[in-house]
Amino acid sequence: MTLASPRTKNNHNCLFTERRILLCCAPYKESIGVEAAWRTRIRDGDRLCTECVPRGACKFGVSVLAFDDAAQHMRSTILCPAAYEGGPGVAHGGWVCAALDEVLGQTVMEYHARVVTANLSVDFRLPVPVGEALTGHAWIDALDGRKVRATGELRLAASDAVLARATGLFIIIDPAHYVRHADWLAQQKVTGGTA
Ligand SMILES: CCCCCCCC(=O)SCCNC(=O)CCNC(=O)[C@H](O)C(C)(C)COP(=O)(O)OP(=O)(O)OC[C@H]1O[C@@H](n2cnc3c(N)ncnc32)[C@H](O)[C@@H]1OP(=O)(O)O
Repeated sequence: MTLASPRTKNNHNCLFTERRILLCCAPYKESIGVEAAWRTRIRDGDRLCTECVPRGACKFGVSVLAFDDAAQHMRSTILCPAAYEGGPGVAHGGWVCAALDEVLGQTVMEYHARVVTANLSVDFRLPVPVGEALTGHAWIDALDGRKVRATGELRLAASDAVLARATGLFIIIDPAHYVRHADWLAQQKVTGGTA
């Protein structure tokens, strides 16, 4: 399914409306509580990566997501932890990718039960300061079968300057995805990767 009739309320070319999102989500979301869930959501254990669940917070410093009605996109607050400092006072590029992966991935997962990143392309526009308030912004561009394309930005909260921008392709997975991976890994160890 490809989303049609783009709604150009802002310059982000969001291709969805509230009604369309709810229709698109129907196969993937529980029927109860969908509307409330997609409008404003404080992250919970279900939305954290496996390793982050025990501490109840994202290790990359992405802390809260909400749907911004005026701008028609997802917004998150972010702080680059000192552990991810690369150059003096600025974030390692790997952290920038990870934070954007999280921001885009969380946004897609707001509308589709479970996805993994298949492709992420990042433009590093300006150095990203460590320990300064940042914001993440992301929106879905298109849904095509299991493929969801999204765009996102990392901005300096103080001025809204865009520091990095990413586009991503996310693939909707089924519950057996990780079981298949475990089976594949076990097989690799048996065959030494020759199978
Ligand atoms: C909890 C908070 C999470 C926050 C977000 C964080 C998300 C993550 O970081 S996930 C971790 C990183 N990602 C991964 O580990 C994924 C590893 N890759 C995989 O598991 C598989 O390649 C997977 C699932 C993406 C696709 O495999 P599979 O399910 O067999 O589907 P497959 O048929 O190959 O591809 C489906 C479609 O996507 C397309 N596609 C897949 N990968 C790509 C790619 N890299 N580029 C372009 N197209 C692609 C295929 O061409 C196919 O298109 P079509 O349907 O038109 O033929």
